[in-house]
Amino acid sequence: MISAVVVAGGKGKRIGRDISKQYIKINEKEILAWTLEVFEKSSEIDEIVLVVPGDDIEFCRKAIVDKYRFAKVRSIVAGGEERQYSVFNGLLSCSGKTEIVVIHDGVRPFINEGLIKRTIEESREFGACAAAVPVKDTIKVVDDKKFIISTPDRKILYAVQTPQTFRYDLILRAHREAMEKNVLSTDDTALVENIGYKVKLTHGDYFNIKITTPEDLIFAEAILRNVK
Ligand SMILES: Nc1ccn([C@@H]2O[C@H](COP(=O)(O)OP(=O)(O)OP(=O)(O)O)[C@@H](O)[C@H]2O)c(=O)n1
Ligand SMILES: C[C@](O)(CO)[C@H](O)COP(=O)(O)O
Repeated sequence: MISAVVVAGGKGKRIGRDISKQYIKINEKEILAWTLEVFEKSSEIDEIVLVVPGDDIEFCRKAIVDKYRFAKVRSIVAGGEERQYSVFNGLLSCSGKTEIVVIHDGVRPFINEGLIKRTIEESREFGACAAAVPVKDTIKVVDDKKFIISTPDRKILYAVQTPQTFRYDLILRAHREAMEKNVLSTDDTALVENIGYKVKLTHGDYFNIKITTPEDLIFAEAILRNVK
């Protein structure tokens, strides 16, 4: 069985709006609803575990899950203070039959079914797989006063995205070990790396942006106009 854990338990501070960014509408549909729609339609996905802020559970049930008839959403659970804790809560709520879990940010609405499928196929082979794109800019490593320390070769640099897809037992172990050692990361592949396991990257999509800061809303509208 393949479960999707869609995390939307954040507050969206960097976007500076008075509502959490996952509920901002683009073309009259909430960002979170755009995201869930792709998982609902994907033939690969058997169930969706939706993680939202604890106070929003009833709102999300009515205004998102029931409204758009997302039948695959099996549970809506409360997130934690940090993304990592939200993912962990989602993992604990997956079906007892889950073999593969696809973890995705609720605020990456331009995911597509092909990308979900590709990460699943590679996770079956390698245990852990994440979508990623080659970085387009030259990246600098700097000190705390912003003087450059080094310029890594761009050829070996990738920007990681979600979906990040794992064998269920592996990602659960990685999260449990992180908890035991007080390790905190914004990224699930980092937790798997920390237990000494190799993660495969598969080609992501430059359109698969994470809505993070105000200008991303302008990009999102442009993507919807031109791609969706
Ligand atoms: N405690 C948290 C923090 C984040 N997320 C989710 O993780 C994804 C990526 O996180 P990010 O873009 O950082 O979202 P926020 O934490 O909401 O944003 P900010 O850091 O600007 O407050 C989002 O879908 C967000 O809702 C979550 O489920 N639980
Ligand atoms: C998981 C992630 O989306 C990969 O790009 C990212 O690490 C989330 O991080 P953020 O710090 O919460 O933006």
